[in-house]
Amino acid sequence: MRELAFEVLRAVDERDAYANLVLPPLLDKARASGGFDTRDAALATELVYGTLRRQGTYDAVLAACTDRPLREVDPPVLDVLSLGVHQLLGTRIPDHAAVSATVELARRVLGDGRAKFVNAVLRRVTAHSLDGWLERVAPPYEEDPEEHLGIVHGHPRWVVSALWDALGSGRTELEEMLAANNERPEVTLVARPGRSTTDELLAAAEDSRPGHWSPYAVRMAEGGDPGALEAVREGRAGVQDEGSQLVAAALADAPLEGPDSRWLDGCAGPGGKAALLAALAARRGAALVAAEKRPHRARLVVRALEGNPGPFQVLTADGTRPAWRPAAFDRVLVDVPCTGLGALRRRPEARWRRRPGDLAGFAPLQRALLTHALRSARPGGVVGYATCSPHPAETRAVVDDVLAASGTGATAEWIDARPLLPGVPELGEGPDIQLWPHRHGTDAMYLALLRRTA
Ligand SMILES: C[S@@+](CC[C@H](N)C(=O)[O-])C[C@H]1O[C@@H](n2cnc3c(N)ncnc32)[C@H](O)[C@@H]1O
Repeated sequence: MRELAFEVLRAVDERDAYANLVLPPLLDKARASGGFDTRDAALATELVYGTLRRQGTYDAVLAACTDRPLREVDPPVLDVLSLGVHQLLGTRIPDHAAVSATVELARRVLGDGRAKFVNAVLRRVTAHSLDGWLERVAPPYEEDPEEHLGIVHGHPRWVVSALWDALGSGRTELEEMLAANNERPEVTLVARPGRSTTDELLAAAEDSRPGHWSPYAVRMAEGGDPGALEAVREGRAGVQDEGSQLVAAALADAPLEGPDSRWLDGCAGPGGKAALLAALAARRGAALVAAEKRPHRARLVVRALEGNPGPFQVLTADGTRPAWRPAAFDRVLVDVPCTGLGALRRRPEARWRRRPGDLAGFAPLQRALLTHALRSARPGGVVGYATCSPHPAETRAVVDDVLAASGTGATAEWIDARPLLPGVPELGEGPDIQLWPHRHGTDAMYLALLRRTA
């Protein structure tokens, strides 16, 4: 299973693969070839995710245990070393077992010479616990708070800084949030209304529990396999974070006068929110148009909407050059491309791949998509602007700019989104809402609701 974890780390490193996409098929293959049980799968997953999340911390430890700069260590050797450090400092695997299993892995995948190097370095790592190393490799908080927290919680310094800006809190809550980014999220199911019920999912998924906030959510027990559930296989239910469910439900429930029969999801791929919106639209006799620019993601939307009981259409279309008439829709969602800083717990390598410039990089597209969303709604219609980033540059600043801009061809006013997430506490001062992993157990989804006025 360590070899499998190594294979995933190499794919992430060499071809910028996503661990959450590469790992599952490898686990399936290992299960199919036998001798690989649920515990092995859980350990392999933990090794991959834990190693990737804490890459910066482990690099700092390794830099202190090698006599050459880390950039001169071959990447495959560094991957084996990081796997070893994670076992030593981030799991309960006894030191001798962690070292010998990692050296054995090194022998198989790197050869005897480099295995000796791995052995020597890992023995140095065993000199201290994680806390002992952090005291040695992280600067004191008082000297450099962001660098300190970055190394202690395994986040790049600029990400600590960006999340701190977004949260606007003191040290304690910031640390709770950074720690939440390092926890594996529970697998949450959505019972698509009219197609499945939470009761059906609760009965089918052993030890599952109702969601915290969304009326459509069921939380699976640790190790539960969504693919084993008939409702999921048939597309009547799906896997979806509660934050995403709340965003779709709030848009669907926003007060609206006049017709309510044409809904648009303008950034639909891969189709999670579109599937929930389409099911909610069907119950109300409305039709959903789901648009997505990238053809392969549009195909995923087609799959996600298959079997939806009401009318829908999937378009491969650029939301900034709409393929539909202006003012054609009563409700519009744009869940825009963003840095994903609010979903770091889901994509363990993402925090190390993003660059500070990305925050500003998405801004023109985000503004254009929101502008066109407003033009696509009829006067009186509702527009939801969502991101899975909590950073003000991608959230409130975009909405404020678009509302203030002249020449957009559409004016709009805020709708208070908070009452549309009933029972959910600590959503912010409104009228928009911000969810947080450490407060709500969801991704850090942002939602602004607007009504087109003219
Ligand atoms: C954050 S994701 C949407 C997630 C989706 N709402 C869900 O819940 O599954 C943003 C999507 O917008 C798409 N996109 C990017 N630029 C676009 C554009 N100009 N027009 C339409 N879609 C675009 C991306 O390909 C991506 O699939």
